[in-house]
Amino acid sequence: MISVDAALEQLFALVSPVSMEPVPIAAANGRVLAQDVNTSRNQPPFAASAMDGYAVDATAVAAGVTFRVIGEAAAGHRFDGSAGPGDAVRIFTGAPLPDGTDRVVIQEDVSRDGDQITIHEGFDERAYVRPAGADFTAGAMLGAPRLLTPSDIALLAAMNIPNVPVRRKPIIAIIPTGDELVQPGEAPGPDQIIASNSYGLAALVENLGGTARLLPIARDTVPALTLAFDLAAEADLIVTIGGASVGDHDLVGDVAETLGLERSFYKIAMRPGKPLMAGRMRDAAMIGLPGNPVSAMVCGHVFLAPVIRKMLGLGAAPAPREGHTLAKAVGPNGPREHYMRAVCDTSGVTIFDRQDSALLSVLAKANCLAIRPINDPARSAGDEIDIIRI
Ligand SMILES: Nc1nc2c(c(=O)[nH]1)N[C@H]1C(S)=C(S)[C@@H](COP(=O)(O)OP(=O)(O)OC[C@H]3O[C@@H](n4cnc5c(N)ncnc54)[C@H](O)[C@@H]3O)O[C@H]1N2
Ligand code: MOO
Repeated sequence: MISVDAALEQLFALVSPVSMEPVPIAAANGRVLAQDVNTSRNQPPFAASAMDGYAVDATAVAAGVTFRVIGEAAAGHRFDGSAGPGDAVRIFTGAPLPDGTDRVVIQEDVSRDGDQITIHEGFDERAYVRPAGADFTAGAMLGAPRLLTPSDIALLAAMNIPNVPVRRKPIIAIIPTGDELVQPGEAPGPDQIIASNSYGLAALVENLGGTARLLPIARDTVPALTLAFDLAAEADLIVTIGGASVGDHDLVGDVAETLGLERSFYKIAMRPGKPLMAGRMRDAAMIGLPGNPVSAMVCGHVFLAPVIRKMLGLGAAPAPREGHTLAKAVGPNGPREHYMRAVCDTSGVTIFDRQDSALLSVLAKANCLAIRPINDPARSAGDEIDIIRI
């Protein structure tokens, strides 16, 4: 058995960042920027009004002063002329500031009579002008790698980047295995259950920015598993679920090796997740997850997520940990690093009493995994503990 850290290092060695592709900006949210992008624009491209009001020469502004309104500037429609001393231009938010003006008196601070405006006592002193290039100037850059957020998308659009260079989505084939499984919606036989973690893992893959290719359930036979691996041929990463342990029907490792798996490791000092295996297989990386629903999902967070992030060019780093305090005491840990289902809130970390790796209802209540080091002694409320958010 190897440690979780050693397993992660070996997993990182199995994958490389996938290639780049340009996507329309409308499809770039959640994708990973693969190359620095630069803008050739200034934003705003001109000094612009920040309010609705009157553009004037700042030096002439004082309470009781009167200006003559000589025209209008609206967003998208500049005032063509030039304002002289005593002139004001009616202006709206986003309009270019007319020549001869350098501040805006908001309309709440003037009285208007025909083409005359008079500034009130106690008027707002602010200039309400956004200088040219106040947001960004030509040459400004958004640096890669970067997981693009809605804010980034708005910035890229303002920079006039219609097509964004991103990493293509890695294709992750997911192969559920087991004679006992049927798909959700099917009628299970008396000894059957519904395939669940395959759907959970597919959802996790999609959340991480991959494309999940959920393959049909492979029965516990050599031909069925061989066919499943053939169906996964185009994938960047093949993930099997179940059949990884030592039972007579646990055939995944044997079949994968017959088909060319070069195994990196098998079994890790982790709970849940002990019978994890991984290697290179044909042109893809392969990860064999344990079948227990929670084991597979925990391995998804601890191993699959960092591996997919590396494939997306986001670097090779473990799932980020946060230090918190325990809200409730826990007993000692055994010889495997334990990733315990827990809730982290303002009162601290509360680890659930029931930790069996078959309990999806407990996993669904958890918002984090609390990590117990190997042979960690019993801990009291108030002690420090690391968590991974899930
Ligand atoms: N004698 C030993 N037995 C077991 C050991 C061991 O070391 N010695 N390890 C245990 C541990 S730890 C785990 S974890 C499981 C993993 O076994 P497998 O990876 O071979 O998984 P299966 O036997 O195929 O399934 C286990 C369990 O999970 C259910 N399952 C499988 N796939 C799905 C799915 N897609 N959706 C929902 N549920 C699924 C399956 O029905 C079983 O109940 O082995 C222990 N045994
Ligand atoms: O370690 Mo297994 O992965 O107990 O569920």
